[in-house]
Amino acid sequence: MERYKLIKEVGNGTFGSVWRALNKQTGEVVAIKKMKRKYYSWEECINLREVKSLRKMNHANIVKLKEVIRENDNLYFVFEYMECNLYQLMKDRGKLFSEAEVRNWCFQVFQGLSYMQQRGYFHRDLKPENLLVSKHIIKIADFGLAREINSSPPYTEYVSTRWYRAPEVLLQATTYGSSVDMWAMGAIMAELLTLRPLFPGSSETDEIYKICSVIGSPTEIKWAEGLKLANAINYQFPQLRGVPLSTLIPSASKDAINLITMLCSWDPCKRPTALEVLQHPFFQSCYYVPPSLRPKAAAIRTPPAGTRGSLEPRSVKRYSGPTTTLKPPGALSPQKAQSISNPGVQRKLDISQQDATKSDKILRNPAVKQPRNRPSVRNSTTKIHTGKVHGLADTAEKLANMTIGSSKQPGRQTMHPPPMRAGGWTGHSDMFLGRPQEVHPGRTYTRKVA
Ligand SMILES: Nc1ncnc2c1ncn2[C@@H]1O[C@H](COP(=O)(O)OP(=O)(O)OP(=O)(O)O)[C@@H](O)[C@H]1O
Repeated sequence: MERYKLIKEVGNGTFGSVWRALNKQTGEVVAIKKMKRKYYSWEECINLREVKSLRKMNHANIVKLKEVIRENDNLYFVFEYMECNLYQLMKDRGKLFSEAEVRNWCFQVFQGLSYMQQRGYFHRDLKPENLLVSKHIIKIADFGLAREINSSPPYTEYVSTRWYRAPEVLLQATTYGSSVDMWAMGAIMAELLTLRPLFPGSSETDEIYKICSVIGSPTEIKWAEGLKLANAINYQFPQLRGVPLSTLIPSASKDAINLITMLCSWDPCKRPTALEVLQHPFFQSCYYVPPSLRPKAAAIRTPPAGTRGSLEPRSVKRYSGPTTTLKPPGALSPQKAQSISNPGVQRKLDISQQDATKSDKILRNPAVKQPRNRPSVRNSTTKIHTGKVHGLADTAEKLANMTIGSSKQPGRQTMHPPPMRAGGWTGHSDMFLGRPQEVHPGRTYTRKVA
């Protein structure tokens, strides 16, 4: 760790604190996540999901794990540095994002997810805080909960952030899949369009209530399996009709509403895969523009962080405390400390890129023409343990520098819809339900409360 100079803490999550740091040898700015618990052997570290899953990922929209260091029984992950997370962007935003901006971000995230899904992984804890943004590029981070799709259920130790948690997980299904990420993306997309969480449940029960109040309670036809799950835990759905999403997200286009509706389907089988989403009409206008061909005025600007929006409910609180589960505590799989070996010895993990580069295609809307000069990441292999980034990372960087444009408004600045009325969250489900314990705009949202 002496090769790095820690500059500033930029995040503090359940499992670790994240620091902006400088690689003293190369001058590169990186993010270093120091895990909260101790690791007494190297074997313990390499079995971590974050290591196992991230080392296999090499995609422009997945945050790059550069190095893993164990020193004095502390474990550090060295990541590429990203400027901010999506939640920070929303929090500091005074007016709505344009749909083009939302489309741009979501298109990239779905590409990352599609890449993951094709490699047999799903994330399980997608939320705005785990989507990191630098300039026009957005990347999926925090693979602490990532799962292999064909790993054996039951997934008893499941945790994730409540507001983005899929109903099957809320109902304690022990078998679920990458469609939980699709649910989360529906909620995130809606939040990006309104700057308000779509399902801000204050407890797990309230979370289901909020979902029912927005998309309507499930029926035998909509989700027979869900009714069985509810039955199994003696849960009775409230009987609510829901509201048209277009009234909750008045600024959204029909395509956006249609996509969110599909993503937030009760039945996980009815949610599209990431690859299917990329082919949805909402993304029809998305295409890659290599930097050399990019018209300046068409670039979609990532809004600057730092200026607090006058319309933001000041009391909105988003907690980053421990994530929760309905499971009894006994169901949690305890992490066992293993034998102590080589304490104090710094070790690094070779991040092999070979798995990731075998078929490293960027997934895109097939209806869209692909630029001929898109760099290929095939057959490139690198080891990053020295801190030097060779061929593959260069290519990844080139990919990362690509932007996604909207063909609808070439050469024009993006237009912003009128700002939301102050305090006038027209579409909040609580407005319709008026339940006493529910949270209204301007009141405190409790995020991730156990
Ligand atoms: N590569 C990065 N570059 C910049 N900031 C980062 C990076 N990785 C993480 N962060 C910041 O640190 C925060 C926490 O990181 P992360 O989600 O990985 O930690 P965690 O302990 O797993 O958190 P959680 O409670 O969400 O599980 C992120 O929301 C983000 O703001």
